[in-house]
Amino acid sequence: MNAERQQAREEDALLRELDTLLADPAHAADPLRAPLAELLALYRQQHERIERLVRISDGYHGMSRLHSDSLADKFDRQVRRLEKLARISDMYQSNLRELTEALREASFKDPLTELGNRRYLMERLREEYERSRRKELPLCVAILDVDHFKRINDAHGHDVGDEALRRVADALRHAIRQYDTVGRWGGEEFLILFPETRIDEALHTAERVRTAIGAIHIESPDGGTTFPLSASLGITERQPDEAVLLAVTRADNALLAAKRAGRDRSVVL
Ligand SMILES: Nc1nc2c(ncn2[C@@H]2O[C@H](COP(=O)(O)OP(=O)(O)OP(=O)(O)O)[C@@H](O)[C@H]2O)c(=O)[nH]1
Repeated sequence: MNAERQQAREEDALLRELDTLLADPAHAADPLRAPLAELLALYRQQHERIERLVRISDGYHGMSRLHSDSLADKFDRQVRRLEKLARISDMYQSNLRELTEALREASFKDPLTELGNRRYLMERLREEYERSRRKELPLCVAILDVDHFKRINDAHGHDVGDEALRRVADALRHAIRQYDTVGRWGGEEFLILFPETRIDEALHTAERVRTAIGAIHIESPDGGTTFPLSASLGITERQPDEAVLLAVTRADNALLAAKRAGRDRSVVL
């Protein structure tokens, strides 16, 4: 770079010296003066042309660099936009999955007691029925109904009735065995499924459930008094080759018998 600059300086100095010599009247008659002046003019024209070409070439390079820079920028922007879209799409999909799962859960859950609802119980009944049939295992069903529940609502209000149902659900959750299933069958009725269980064992658990419900005391809204709860249960074992809904109907009949016999008891049919 320095050598180039030095050469340019020397060239300038030589040209200036030539100009001075050509302008000097002392050399006006020199026969070399005219061809030298012409050579100098030609050189300058040539030089100017080269400079112009270099300027055009530089401009072209600059432009193409600018163009390729802006293409790279565009590409980067596009990649960033696509990454963002992919992130949003991932987030959207995982939200959708969570929402679907939450909806599925909600569609199987009773909001008041947070136990499985009738739809959930129907599904479990079908599954357990299939399993017990395939593996020739026993299966028992119990239906529990809170006694005189209408009176609770009438005497203390619907909110207290709701609280009573929640407390019954808690007692049920704790009193059944790990592999039993309980859910809200409807209103003040609950259904318990006892897989791989004979009737004696199911009755034993049902009695434990009944005792747990008997131990519940609900506070009346005036705050001063409490009142107890009781429940009746109808229990049955699925017979060989019997559809599970027939067993449910028999459990219902057993429950009716328990009510008729005075409530607060378990009846096996
Ligand atoms: N608070 C409240 N009450 C409910 C709910 N679902 C049903 N009930 C009430 O439960 C009561 C059930 O009354 P009945 O079927 O006459 O039975 P019962 O009073 O329990 O009498 P027995 O079953 O014969 O002992 C009705 O008054 C329903 O309105 C609920 O989610 N919350």
